[in-house]
Amino acid sequence: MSGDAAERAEATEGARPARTRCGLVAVVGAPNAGKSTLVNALAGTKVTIVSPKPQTTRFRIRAVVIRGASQIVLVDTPGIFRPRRRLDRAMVAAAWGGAQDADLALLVVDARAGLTDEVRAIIEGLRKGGRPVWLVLNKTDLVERPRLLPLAKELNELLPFAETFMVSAATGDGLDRLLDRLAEAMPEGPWLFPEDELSDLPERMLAAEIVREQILRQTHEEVPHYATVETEQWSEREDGSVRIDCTIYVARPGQKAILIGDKGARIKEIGRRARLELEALLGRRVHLFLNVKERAHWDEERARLRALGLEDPG
Ligand SMILES: Nc1nc2c(ncn2[C@@H]2O[C@H](COP(=O)(O)OP(=O)(O)OP(=O)(O)O)[C@@H](O)[C@H]2O)c(=O)[nH]1
Repeated sequence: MSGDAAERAEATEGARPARTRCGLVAVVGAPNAGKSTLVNALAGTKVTIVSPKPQTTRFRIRAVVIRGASQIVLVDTPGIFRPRRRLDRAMVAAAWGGAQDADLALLVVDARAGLTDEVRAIIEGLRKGGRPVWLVLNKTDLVERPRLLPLAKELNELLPFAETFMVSAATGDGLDRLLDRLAEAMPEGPWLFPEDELSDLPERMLAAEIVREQILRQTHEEVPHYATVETEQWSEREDGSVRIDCTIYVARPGQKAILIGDKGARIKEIGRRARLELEALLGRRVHLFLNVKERAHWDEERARLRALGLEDPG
């Protein structure tokens, strides 16, 4: 272990490390490059956030990895590929925007498939972004060593990658070094996700996203743009059901009134439909409690959420 790594390991023991780092890492690559396998291998567990409507967010958070004092938020940018219709093209633009908002992007390339047209197209998109991009040549277990360097060189000629890694997401080869470098590269700042929320983060985010989806469907005024949803509490009940408390934050009293509706009719309907959808997805009974609040310091919060892609840039 290098001195640096030893220091970081020590920093995680006991109290929270003094100088934390946190950043967003967009994982991009052609279909089948091994992005999901890589994310799961980096996270060490299967943390896949099922998003029924990926186009409502610019990012989909796939995993939150803690390495020493760093929190690495791995996101993917849904819908980068195969734009068929105009709407899809708009989504693609947003997806690229997502890659640009991240602190850095990992381009995952299947080393066996090599430089395909799809890879070229993605590199084009990334080049315009101007964000640092690291190359991750994956599936090295399937390729003879001597083929790897020429491929890395060829790709680096198209876009000079800040760093190049050769890994196998399947065997774990090379992943420690990648994680160490990611941890070092994260900007200094507070962790976005407190440690005690991490275990059920996927479910919490799913619940918030489904409630937000219902707000979008059921209000036509300016409310959706200004509303964000957070899952405050997730508690398992003995009978196998789950109680979920979500807070909907709005910017102004007028928006609160619209959301609540006449005698609470609208918020009830939002809650009812969101609950049905959650029950279907989770396969269990759900007690969903919605709370609408105005939030001070709104702009700061919005900036944070927008950075995460949890809110439309409105
Ligand atoms: N041998 C080998 N197979 C791998 C490796 N990484 C991924 N795979 C396999 O490659 C296939 C595609 O992997 P995924 O992780 O689903 O790829 P993806 O990029 O997320 O694919 P999309 O969801 O289609 O974008 C799967 O069958 C994986 O098991 C690797 O390092 N070595």
